[in-house]
Amino acid sequence: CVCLEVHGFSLCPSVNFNMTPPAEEVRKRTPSDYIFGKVLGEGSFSTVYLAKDIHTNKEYAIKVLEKAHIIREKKTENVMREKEVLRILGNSSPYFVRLYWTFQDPERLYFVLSYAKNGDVLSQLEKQQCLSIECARYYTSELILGLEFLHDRGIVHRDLKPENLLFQENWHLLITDLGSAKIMTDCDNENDDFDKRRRNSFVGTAQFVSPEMLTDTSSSYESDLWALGCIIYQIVSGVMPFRGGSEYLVFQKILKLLYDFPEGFDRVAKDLVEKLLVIDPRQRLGANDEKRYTSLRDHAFFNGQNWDDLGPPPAMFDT
Ligand SMILES: Nc1ncnc2c1ncn2[C@@H]1O[C@H](COP(=O)(O)OP(=O)(O)OP(=O)(O)O)[C@@H](O)[C@H]1O
Ligand SMILES: O=C(O)[C@@H]1CCC(=O)N(CCc2ccc(Cl)cc2)[C@H]1c1ccccc1Cl
Repeated sequence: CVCLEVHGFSLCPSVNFNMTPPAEEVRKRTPSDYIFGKVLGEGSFSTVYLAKDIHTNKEYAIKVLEKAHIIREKKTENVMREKEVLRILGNSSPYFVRLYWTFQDPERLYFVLSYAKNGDVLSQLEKQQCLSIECARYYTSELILGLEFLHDRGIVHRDLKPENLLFQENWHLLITDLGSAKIMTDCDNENDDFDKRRRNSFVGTAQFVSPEMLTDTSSSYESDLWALGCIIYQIVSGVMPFRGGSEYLVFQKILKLLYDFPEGFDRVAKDLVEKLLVIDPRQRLGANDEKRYTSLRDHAFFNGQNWDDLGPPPAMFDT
């Protein structure tokens, strides 16, 4: 047939002009549409399974939450927020886990997510102590691109840590666990006050929580920049900057900025970490960027980086 290429669509008499995707991709899913495989991991309120769609044979990570447990732990709002945040993110960023479907049965909620086949950054760090400086630079760059995308949409992650950074099959980063995320609103200050009165415990994970989230339970984009500093420190050195026998001791070290760098810590990475682990959120590198995050991109640690095309992930293992 003689096909006419118009804007990438071939107008060809024998071609079906019906633009709706194939029925199988669109039809509402239920648990019986999947074969559930191994447990990929457990969360406080969830179990994540590897699952295969019986119609398309595609693999997904299905996060299953017990309703009774969510209600008992008063986490309904977190669940609804995670879904809302994943809906806002849609599939428009390569660096965030994608939510394909949600469904429920009387006892459980199901989130069908993109499957990160190569585990999480924490597991890699446990296998090889720390990442090479090339890997650290590459994955910090992907994380910054992800944060630019997230923050530009008014969302703060609030629980960034190596175990929430996953590796896709192609070894690109996948940021997950948006259950603690906060959607910033214009009148956020009132919300913050409301949050402060309402919430007496911090959000996030002790070793990565920022000072402001501890002192006045406020959190904003700069809280993620603090966590970024902690993550860079950990992927370069293999250990967390703020460590202690109890959460209380960790909090004291964070509030007093009590940390140091191990011998041999990359000098340029050290400078970047020092510019992020700053008590005053407004003084953190990137906090005052006109356009996010030019001052991070311009740091010497990323010298030579092509931010429009980071290229393929560097070999994770020394070959
Ligand atoms: N999309 C995914 N692909 C592959 N593995 C995943 C995926 N999502 C989660 N996992 C694995 O499942 C584990 C549990 O994830 P989940 O998000 O349910 O809990 P969590 O948020 O990590 O824990 P918590 O609720 O305590 O913060 C993760 O630590 C990770 O190892
Ligand atoms: O927001 C949605 O898409 C629907 C709306 C209708 C609905 O009933 N739910 C479940 C709401 C819910 C949340 C927590 C518990 Cl413990 C029980 C029900 C929501 C839901 C369904 C499936 C999976 C997740 C969610 Cl939040």
